[in-house]
Amino acid sequence: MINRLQKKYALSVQGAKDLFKAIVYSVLANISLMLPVALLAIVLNTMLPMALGMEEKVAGFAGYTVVGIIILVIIFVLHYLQYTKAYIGTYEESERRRITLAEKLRTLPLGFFHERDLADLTSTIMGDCASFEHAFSHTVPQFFGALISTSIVCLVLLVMNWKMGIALLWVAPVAFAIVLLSRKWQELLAKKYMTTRIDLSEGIQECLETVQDIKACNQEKTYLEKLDAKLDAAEKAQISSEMVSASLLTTGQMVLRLGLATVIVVGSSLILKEKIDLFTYILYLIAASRLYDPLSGAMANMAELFGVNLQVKRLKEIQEYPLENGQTEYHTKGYDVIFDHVKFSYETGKTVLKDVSFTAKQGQVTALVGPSGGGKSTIAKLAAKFYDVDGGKITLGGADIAKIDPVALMKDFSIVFQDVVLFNNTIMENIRVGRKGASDEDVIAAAKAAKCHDFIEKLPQGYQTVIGENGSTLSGGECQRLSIARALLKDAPVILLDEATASLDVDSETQIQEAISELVSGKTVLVIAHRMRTIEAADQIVVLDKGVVAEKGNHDTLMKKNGLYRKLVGLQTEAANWKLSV
Ligand SMILES: Nc1ncnc2c1ncn2[C@@H]1O[C@H](COP(=O)(O)OP(=O)(O)OP(=O)(O)O)[C@@H](O)[C@H]1O
Repeated sequence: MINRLQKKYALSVQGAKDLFKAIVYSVLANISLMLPVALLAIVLNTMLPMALGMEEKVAGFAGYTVVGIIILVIIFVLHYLQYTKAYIGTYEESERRRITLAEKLRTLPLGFFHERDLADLTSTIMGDCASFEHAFSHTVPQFFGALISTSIVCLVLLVMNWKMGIALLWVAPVAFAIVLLSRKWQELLAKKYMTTRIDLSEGIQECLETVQDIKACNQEKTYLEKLDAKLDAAEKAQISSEMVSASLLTTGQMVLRLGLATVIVVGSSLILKEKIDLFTYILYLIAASRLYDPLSGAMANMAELFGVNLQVKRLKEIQEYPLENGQTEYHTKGYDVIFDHVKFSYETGKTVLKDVSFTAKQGQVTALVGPSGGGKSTIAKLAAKFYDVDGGKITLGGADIAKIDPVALMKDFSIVFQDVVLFNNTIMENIRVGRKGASDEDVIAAAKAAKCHDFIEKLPQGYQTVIGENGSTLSGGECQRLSIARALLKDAPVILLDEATASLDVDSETQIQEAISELVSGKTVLVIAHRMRTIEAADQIVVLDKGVVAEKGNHDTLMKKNGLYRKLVGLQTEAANWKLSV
């Protein structure tokens, strides 16, 4: 049972155990609510002869009072236990779920993030987890509790008197059938609502991220109109989903109430025929007044339960996504990076690298050049195993990186990407990301080597300045220098520089290149640069065009070849002499 709950709702073992206990306590708490009914029936049965003048005095009221108090205590204790298991258990499970989800996301391959968009993921992590909290504390235990306890009570009532039992209970399957048969419809509407909600989150996120460009292009009105349309679509989808659920629920609940009428009609006829006594009749009347409430509640919970199934499916997609794993311990002979007939595509059918082979030797600088979209950045990402190759292999010091754990592999790579990522933290901590546990002195030394020390010193809090989300308070060049400082601090044997000096002015670029020259000595360096002059001195230049290696060699040999490289150099020289004519 615990195993089934765990699988059905993607719970931890402890979470499934807590849910099971919450359901059991919910069943007991619901059954305990029938105890006052039974007591009331017994008391009425005792009082009726007195009321009808058949007996003068009835004894035992003190005893009934004591039993009543005991019943109240039982009800209180069972409800307390149900409450603590359902609520505390749920919130503890929620904490575990969020931690495991974060852990999983940390270890997922980049391919996963490529398949899912950010708004969708945020919605799963924040929205779905919050919905689970509500569902597992307010709905799931109560639903199963009501269903099981009512079934037990129904069985007892049917055994006691099947005619009265059917008069009381025929409404339950009809009412539930109304809600259950429309399940697919409700799920469809819930899914539509979720899709429009994700679309809306994407729109808001995009709007916030691109607000600068939207304003610059004078597109606020058009953009807000589009956002309004998304808002309307989400609102409409929510209203129709709620309307359908509410109407079906109300119909079901109305059908349930018909049961009281049939109990009265059937009961009266059976009494007249003297087939049942007054006590049985009263008992079923009281049962009718008590029994339909938990059933009504269970029906109201069903819509949320359908939604939970949908969210569990989304959560499982993350939890069950296959992890990249491999050896955490591996041995290399030096640090040559070899691409051996590598094929790769981000999306099936759209090949980005067709057949790429080259060797980036340790102690040498290998530059990747070529027209935009040729696959240069992709090569850098594959070298660091951000994605798995589709064909061929990549080796580091002779070891096939496909067999190495990506996290372990990362210790051998220092990377400076085109898109710098900085955290909303102090400059000191942003650089320290390069090497956890590095001393402040080491951080400052790296910052000096990356020519950031001077601008950092001028900031009001120096190295303790918090730089805002993704370094929003710094210039592009300053951000890039911080990321170079980070790479310098890491000091790994393989260095990937993807447009590392793209945001720098010529003066800073020259200074940084001096720093990089120090960093790279004795290491395997793979550099991507659009400015040809920055890679002229590279030991090897690999020219990429449309996913294949078009040419290989150093600057002089490639210039003599009169091929694509020479053409690119020529184009850049022309561009450098280009002037704005007015
Ligand atoms: N995450 C991604 N998902 C899908 N396609 C991608 C992704 N990243 C890159 N591509 C595609 O792969 C191809 C190669 O891109 P890549 O960034 O490697 O080229 P590049 O040579 O570095 O280009 P540039 O010089 O403009 O930076 C391009 O067609 C690009 O559209």
